[in-house]
Amino acid sequence: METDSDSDSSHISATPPRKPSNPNYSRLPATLPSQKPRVRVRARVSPLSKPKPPPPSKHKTLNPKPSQPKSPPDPHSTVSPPDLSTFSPKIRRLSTRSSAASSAPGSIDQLPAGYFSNSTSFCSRFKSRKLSFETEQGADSGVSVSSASLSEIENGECDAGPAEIHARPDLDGSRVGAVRMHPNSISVGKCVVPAPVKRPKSVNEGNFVRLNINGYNRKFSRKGGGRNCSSSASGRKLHWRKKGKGRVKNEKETEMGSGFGDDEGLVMEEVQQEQRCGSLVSELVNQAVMAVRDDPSDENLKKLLKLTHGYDSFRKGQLEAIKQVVAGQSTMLVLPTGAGKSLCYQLPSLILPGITLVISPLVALMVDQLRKLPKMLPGGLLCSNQTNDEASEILDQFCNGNLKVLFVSPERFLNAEFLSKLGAVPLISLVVVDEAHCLSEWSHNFRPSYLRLRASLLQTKLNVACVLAMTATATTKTLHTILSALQIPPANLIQISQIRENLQLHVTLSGNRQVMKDLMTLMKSSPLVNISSIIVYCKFQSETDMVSKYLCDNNIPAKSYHSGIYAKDRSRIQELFSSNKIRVVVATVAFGMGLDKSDIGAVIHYSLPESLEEYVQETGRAGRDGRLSYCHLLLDDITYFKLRSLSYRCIGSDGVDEYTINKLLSQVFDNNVKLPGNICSLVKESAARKFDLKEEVMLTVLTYLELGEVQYLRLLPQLNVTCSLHFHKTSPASLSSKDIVVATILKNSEAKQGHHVFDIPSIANCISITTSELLNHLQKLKSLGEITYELKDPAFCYTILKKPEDFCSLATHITRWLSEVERCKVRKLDAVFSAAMFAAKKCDRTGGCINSLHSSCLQRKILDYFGENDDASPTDLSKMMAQSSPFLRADIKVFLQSNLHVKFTPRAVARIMHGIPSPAFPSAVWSKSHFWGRYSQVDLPVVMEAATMELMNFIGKATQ
Ligand SMILES: Nc1ncnc2c1ncn2[C@@H]1O[C@H](COP(=O)(O)OP(=O)(O)OP(=O)(O)O)[C@@H](O)[C@H]1O
Repeated sequence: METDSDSDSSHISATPPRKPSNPNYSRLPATLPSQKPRVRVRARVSPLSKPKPPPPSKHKTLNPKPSQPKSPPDPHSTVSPPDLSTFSPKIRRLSTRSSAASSAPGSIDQLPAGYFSNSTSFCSRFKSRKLSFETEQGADSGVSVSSASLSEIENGECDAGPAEIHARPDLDGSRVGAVRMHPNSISVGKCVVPAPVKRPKSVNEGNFVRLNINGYNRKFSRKGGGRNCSSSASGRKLHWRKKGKGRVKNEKETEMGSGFGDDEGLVMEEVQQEQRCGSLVSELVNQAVMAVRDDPSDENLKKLLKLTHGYDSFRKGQLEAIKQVVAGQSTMLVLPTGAGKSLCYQLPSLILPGITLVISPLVALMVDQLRKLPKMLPGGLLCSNQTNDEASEILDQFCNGNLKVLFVSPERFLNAEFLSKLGAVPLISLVVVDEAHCLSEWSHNFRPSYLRLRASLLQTKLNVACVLAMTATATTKTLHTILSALQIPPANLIQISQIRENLQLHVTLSGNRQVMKDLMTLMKSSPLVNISSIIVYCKFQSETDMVSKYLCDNNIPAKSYHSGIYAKDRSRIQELFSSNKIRVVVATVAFGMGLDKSDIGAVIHYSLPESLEEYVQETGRAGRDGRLSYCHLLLDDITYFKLRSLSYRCIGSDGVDEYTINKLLSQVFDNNVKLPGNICSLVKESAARKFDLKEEVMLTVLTYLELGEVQYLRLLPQLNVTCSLHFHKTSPASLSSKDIVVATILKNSEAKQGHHVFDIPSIANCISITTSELLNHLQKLKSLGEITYELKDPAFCYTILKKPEDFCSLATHITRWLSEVERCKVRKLDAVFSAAMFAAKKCDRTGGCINSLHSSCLQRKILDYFGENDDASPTDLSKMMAQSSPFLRADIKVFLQSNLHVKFTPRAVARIMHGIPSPAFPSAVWSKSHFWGRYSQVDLPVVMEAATMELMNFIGKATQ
């Protein structure tokens, strides 16, 4: 997470002109990055049998031989993309008579009737052949993630066809033709061009990235790629089965045609066909892009939309946002969930000459967005989970101009190495900050790394002038922070109501411990009993398991989903839910990120969401298809009390105190060791225990020290800092004589049972190199067989720029800030509880509210909250919680007396009284105490105050 690199400032200005036509465009790459997917198809075929020319077509429909302006490429030679440099002037000429473009050579009208519709069936037929292909070829390299479920793959049930009937009306009431587009398909008029049938592995392979998430080496592709991958997976499965069962093999072979050569010929022919089709579409898109560059009129943008995404019209807010961004104006876009925010950067990415960077907080979101990129937008993904090799492969593609869109996590984005590489990229036209509310500490989902995203950084380091910030939920206060951090003029805010009209909002006040029964009643009655896709949101992992079991026991099959479940199983559940093979998912907030299932008919909140933002986000998963959908909130006091206690740890600060922050600062700036410029580290686990702080709080404090008014330090990438090394080939002494790193390690480490244990930053400091240089060197020695080593102890790393003069006042300042952020979280919980309580109890049942249906009053409350005042007026319960209990101090006294051997801080006592575990006081030990959670219905600060008084009494007596 470094920010020290300077970019070379020779970038071409990223800001497109406000006037429609820009002479600069003609000098910039005028066309889109081309795709070369089919090159690989051939490359994978050729080792199996000698390439031969395609046989005469047996399937007329597959070989319509349209009158092409150019002869089709030879599938047996390396297929080069259309020559874009020579192509662009032609496009420009065509675009000047834009309306005549349809009759221009290469236009859609010149394709024979049925060309595209024939192509529609191409995928499925290719797919069946591809199965036999892969069967013969053996397994594909790399593990693929597919959009088909594992069981589908295993059972060979994978959906083959790209096109299916789309009977539902769209969100805005329009229909996307009669055919639902395959996500990787491009629709031109009523015709559908299929997605690429085979995804190559070349650098130009489009939206395909290699990730190493949680130790799994996977490939993620866009949706279409996923499907293709799934077929390859089933192909592999088939292959294994065949090997084991000869008879099956023969049967399958008969089914698919006996001669492999014939298949190959047909496939080649189909590939050629698809290539012609693809290059024609890419020509048309290029023309449309040029037309928009010349004149970004509504009409031209609509044409481009139709060509690239197949949609007939823009949804509310999309056109405005796209026009602003294309004109180079930084924009803040607030659209409801599922309203189509992605399109607002996808189209500008096509139109703008340079690269688009999308900063996104979650890998799941990035993967999903990458999958959904239209195929003419090659994309890549960079996140912290990738290995260095994987990341540099993507970076190389990016720097070589092979990618048009790059998704990146904020941590990666702010890494010095990445920033310096970005500095070398000729042109970054647009930076998109997705889920921009994470940037504000006043949002429901503050992310410390987002704090570091500032317009100044984007301008100085990357020369990017245009930023598009997007969110579905932001209060006025949050919006102000985003606008000012990214220097977006308030006039450029586009905001559409944050709740969709097609959602029916219900609140049911659940009696004491009746929530489960109320849920059952709801699930078994109309209309939910007839709904085929339902999410039930719970707060805790254990709750999801319990609720799903209860539902299953009552003949409602349901699956539990939370981050404690293996990633493989999670994605299986998501896939089965998406393909309507699971009806009910009981989940924590972890479910739904990156889930774009349009026909979810109901969202039930078994537990109260922590904020109205969260409520809007989660209910927004329902009814994305525009159909009437149901959102039920089951409300009970007990959950509210529990969540209120926990809100004090939303940012993990748990009523953090000055004393602890002071101690943390002393360690961070430890006078003896930490010289300015040196690489320092703070080992997460031991520091968390020592200071009784969660990792997030420490990171928030470190981020504050980097980004506050004074820059005290600079954060570096997090590392495992303790290295245990073993020498193998050469003796340590002789290796050290020719290797300074080894010599330094020997000098600064102790050998235990043949292992040299040392601290990575200390060795790097000794020889004045960076930690990555040191790690690269160790890796080199390892590959030479000289050493093996293991790394442990994840740590925050940083260099000190300036030591604070007064630790106490800095600690006070930081503590106040953290406490204010914490209070904001509590107010958010109060706001959602108060709105729900109002609906359930006090709503005057006018304006549409009746029984438990509270759409109209809840919508009003939500809009008020987002629009004007996100501070809720205190609820009766919150007023009650602010009062102390007459027994509180007496109980604290007894507690302290019965734990004389333990050192407590007021915060530690308060947390035990609230039943909140912490690194130094885990629930495994402390929940056995009689006092655990006894005062969760009294505000934590009130308990802390009482604990402070009692502790002072206690210490006073002890010292007498
Ligand atoms: N103009 C349009 N016409 C029809 N469908 C559209 C249009 N724009 C977007 N969509 C579709 O709407 C769905 C939701 O789009 P998208 O994922 O971009 O929403 P979002 O606003 O980013 O949602 P979230 O906030 O949940 O991330 C997608 O399936 C997308 O293809």
